[in-house]
Amino acid sequence: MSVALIRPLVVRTVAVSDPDDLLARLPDAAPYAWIRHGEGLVGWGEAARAAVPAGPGRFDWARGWLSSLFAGALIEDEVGVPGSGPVAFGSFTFDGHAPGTVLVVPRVVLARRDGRAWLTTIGDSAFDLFSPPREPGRIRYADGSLTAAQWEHRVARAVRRIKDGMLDKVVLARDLTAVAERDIDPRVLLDRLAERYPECYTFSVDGLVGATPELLVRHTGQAVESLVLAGTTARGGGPADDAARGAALYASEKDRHEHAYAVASVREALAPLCSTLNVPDEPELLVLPNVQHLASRVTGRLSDGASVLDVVAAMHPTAAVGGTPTGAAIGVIRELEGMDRGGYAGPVGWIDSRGDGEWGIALRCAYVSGRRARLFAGCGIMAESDPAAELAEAQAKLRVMRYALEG
Ligand SMILES: C=C(O[C@H]1C=CC=C(C(=O)O)[C@@H]1O)C(=O)O
Repeated sequence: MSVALIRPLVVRTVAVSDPDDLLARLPDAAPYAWIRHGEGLVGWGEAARAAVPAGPGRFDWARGWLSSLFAGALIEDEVGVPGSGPVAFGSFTFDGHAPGTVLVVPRVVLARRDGRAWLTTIGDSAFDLFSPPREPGRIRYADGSLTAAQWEHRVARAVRRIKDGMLDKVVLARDLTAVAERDIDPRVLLDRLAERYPECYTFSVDGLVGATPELLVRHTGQAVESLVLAGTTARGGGPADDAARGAALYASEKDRHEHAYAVASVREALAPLCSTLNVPDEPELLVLPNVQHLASRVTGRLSDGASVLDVVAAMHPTAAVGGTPTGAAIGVIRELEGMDRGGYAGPVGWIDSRGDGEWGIALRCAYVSGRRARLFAGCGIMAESDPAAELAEAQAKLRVMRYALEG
């Protein structure tokens, strides 16, 4: 269930000269990564790994495992910033009852932020053989668990549930299968994602690779920050069309309500943990290369020493990926979606031994294994939702990983 491959962990962090492109330093096809605007952390090798047992106690289990691992570690850290010293990368499944949650402490982590760079190694220094990344070649796609038509039908059923008053909002997702000519090297996908989606968090954790625009929580000391997204429109054909679509999204009652549910769920989760909490009255527009979103940046200060995982546990699942009310939405997702989300729409990110870290919601992502990838995308369904429009929105979201695979 859990393996500390090197115990106790003997950890050393040293300042290094700027490595420039972090992703170019990844030596093999099992990378760990969390990058935005060229800054963040990459890791490789494994000093410790835990397969977190599914169930309602999984966040407690994960916290317990990490604190005993980090408390027993011998740490020499000359940098002393969030992300220095030992770091665990993690991916939690969306559904707490589904298996697949994983925590990994890489043997090597290389990081850069705010003009500083550092290298953390665990155990004796080992020589890492560099295998050059290779293009996956031609990609063929096939339906995932449901065809597009079947999924539209499920959306229509969800709309009926909402109109019947069972719930206010539910996020329904679909998957798509891709098969490549050759094994898919996640580093190729990470490079493309980081280049095209610099505003997003490009991540890789144990085969789950993507570029999510949605920050679940950044925890730095007592400060927390979240970027709540919900409400989407496509990019336009030119600047005028783009601006018109953005304005229409901003004015759309359906999308404003859909967004408000997501913001309310974040406010409710954070309020009991925070001494101060700032939630904007109005959303902003986040314009990405494939879509535009309504976005609200929530900031606060924690009232006690909660770690980033405590905050993640309180927040997941927000109504950006579950729905409102949460319990009813999870029931409808299990009943109508017809697939296991795995880590899609679950928390993904990293935590250090101080409890600082950054976790996103795993969106615009795929599971990669050998020549195969499983891509995911979902949409917030409201009473006013039109199944064909939701399908088109899901296709636009899938474009992120299709681009990562195809270039
Ligand atoms: C569920 C996804 O997006 C969420 C985040 C932003 C906008 C969303 C929407 O407008 O439906 C979704 O709530 C996804 O990308 O798979």
